[in-house]
Amino acid sequence: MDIIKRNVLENSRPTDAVNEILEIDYFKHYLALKNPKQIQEFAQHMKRYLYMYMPNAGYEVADTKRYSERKLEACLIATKNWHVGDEIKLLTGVIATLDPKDDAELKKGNRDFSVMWSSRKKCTCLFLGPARFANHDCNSNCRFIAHGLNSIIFKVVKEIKCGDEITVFYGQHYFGENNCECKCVTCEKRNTGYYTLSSTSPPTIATKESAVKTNTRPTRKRKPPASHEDYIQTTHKNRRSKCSAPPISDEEEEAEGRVKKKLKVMSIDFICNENNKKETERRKSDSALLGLPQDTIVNSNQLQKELTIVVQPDLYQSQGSPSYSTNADSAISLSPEADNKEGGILDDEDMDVLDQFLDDLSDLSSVSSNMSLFDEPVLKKQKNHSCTKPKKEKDLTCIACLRPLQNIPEQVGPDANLTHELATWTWSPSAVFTDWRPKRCPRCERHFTIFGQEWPTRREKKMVKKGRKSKNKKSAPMKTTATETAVTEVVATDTTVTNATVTDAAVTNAVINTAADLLPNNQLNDAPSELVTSSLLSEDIKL
Ligand SMILES: C[S@@+](CC[C@H](N)C(=O)[O-])C[C@H]1O[C@@H](n2cnc3c(N)ncnc32)[C@H](O)[C@@H]1O
Repeated sequence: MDIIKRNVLENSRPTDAVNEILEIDYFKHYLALKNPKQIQEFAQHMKRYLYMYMPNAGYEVADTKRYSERKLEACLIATKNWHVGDEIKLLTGVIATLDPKDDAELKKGNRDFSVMWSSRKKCTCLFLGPARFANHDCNSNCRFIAHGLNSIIFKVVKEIKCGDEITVFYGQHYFGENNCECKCVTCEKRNTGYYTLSSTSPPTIATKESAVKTNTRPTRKRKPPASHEDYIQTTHKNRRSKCSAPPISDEEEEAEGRVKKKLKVMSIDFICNENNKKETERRKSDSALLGLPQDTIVNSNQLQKELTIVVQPDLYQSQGSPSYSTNADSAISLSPEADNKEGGILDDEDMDVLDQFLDDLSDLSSVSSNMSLFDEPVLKKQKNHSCTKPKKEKDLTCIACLRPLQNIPEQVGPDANLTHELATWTWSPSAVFTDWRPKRCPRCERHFTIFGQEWPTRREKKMVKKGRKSKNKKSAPMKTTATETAVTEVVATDTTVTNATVTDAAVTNAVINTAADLLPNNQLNDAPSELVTSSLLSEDIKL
C-alpha cells in the first residue's frame, strides 16, 4: 500500500507504482519466466487496477447485496458527480481472447470469470479489469464504449451523483426473457424483472389455476425502491423474509437456477460513432440471438461497429480455489504498438497522453463532499463520540456518510466468522476487549484507510519529506498502521470482490501475503495463494 499511496495517491504516477511493485521479490519471481511482451501486458493490466486509486478516478469498487441473496457481489460506486457525456476514463476493461486450450483449461478449473463469446472475434473471451464489476440496470447511467481494439471505457448517459452505483445495460434478455430476473434499481422501482408483482388481490380459483398453467411464480412483495446506498445498509437479512414474502421454495430455487444457466447475452457497444440507430439494432440483435447457436449470431453489418458477446458467467463458477495455470496470455493479440515496445517495461511515452489528463486535478473540485478528517465538524463528532457514553448500536451512524452502522459484519463479507474477525481487526484490535463501536461503515473505513480522508474525498496530499516543510499546511500524515491497511485491503479485494479476476489474484496476493504476516491466528489461510497466469492483456490504454 505504501507504494500505491506514494506513487498513485500522492503523485498520480501509476507507472512508477507499477515499476516499483514489479521490483518486489514476489512479482520478480512470478515474472521470471515470462517474456518481455507478457511482462509488459501484466504491467499494463496492473496499471488498470491502480487507476482506481487516482485522486480523480471518480469511482470505487464496493460491495452490494442487491444482486444475490447468498453472497456479496462487487459493484462500482461513483465517488464524484458525473455528467451526461463524461467519459470515465480511469474505469477500464479489456477483452482478452482465449484460445480453445485456455478455454478448456478454464472450464476444468471451474473458475468464476466473466466469460464471453465474442461474435466479432469468434472466440471465447474474458472480460477483465475494473470495468467487469459494472452491474446491469435496465435504465443504466453508463454505456461501454470502445477504446482501441480491445479496451472499454464508460460513457455517462444519465447524471450520476456521488454514491450512486455506476451501471450499464447488458442486453434485453440477459437475465431471462425480457430480463425477468433482473434485480436492478429500475426494475425495483417499476415492479418489473425480479420485482414483477402478480395480482395483489387474493387469487381466485381461476387465477390460481392459470398461475399453475403458466408457471407463474408466487407474488413477490416489494419493499420501497432503494438506492444503492440504502440497499447495502438495509439488506442484511434475506430480502424475502424481510419483506415477509414466502421463503424461496425448492422449485423456485431450481427454476431460478435454470434461468441462470440459460445462455446470457451481453451487448457491449463497440461504438466509435454513437447514434440512436445503434441502440435499436443492439436490442433487436439481443432478442434475435437468444437460443441461437453462438456462431450464427453475427450480422455482418453490425460487425463493423459492434461487438456482441454472449456471456456465461455461471459457466466457470468457482468451487474452492483449485490451483492451476493457463497460458491464456499467449492467446492475446497485442496491438502492433505494444509489440514494438523495447527496453523497459513501461516508458514515459506510455503515459504522455494519460499524464495530461491526470495532471488536471480540477476534477477534484466536483467531488461532492469536501469533508476531511481534519475538518471541524468531523473532529467535533469524534470528540463527542469519545467522551459520551456509546449510544445504542442502532443509533450510531457512520461519521463519513452518515448511514446507520448496523449489522456491520454482514456488510463486510459472506463468511460471517472470518469477516467478523477481519472487520474487528480492521476497525480496532482492541475492539474485542472494550465497549468499542465502529465510527465508520466498512466502505468508509476502507476509504479512510487507503486515502487518509473521509469518503469520498481524495484530495491529493504530498508526503512531507524530511527537512522540507509541506507546502500544504492543512495536510497531515496518514493515520493508519500497516496492519490496518493490509487487512482492509484484504477485506476489499478478497471478501468484498467475490469474483476477483485472474490479475486481481496476482496483484492482490502480495497484499494478502503481507496481511497474513501481520494478522494473528493465520486468519487468512483461506486466501487464494495461487497465481493464475492467464491474466495478461492485450492493449495499452490510451487515455
Ligand atoms: C459482469 S458481472 C458484474 C459484477 C458482479 N456483480 C460481480 O461481483 O462480479 C455480472 C454479474 O453480476 C450480477 N448482476 C449484475 N447486474 C445484475 C442485475 N441487474 N440483476 C441481477 N444480477 C445482476 C449477475 O450475477 C451477473 O452475472
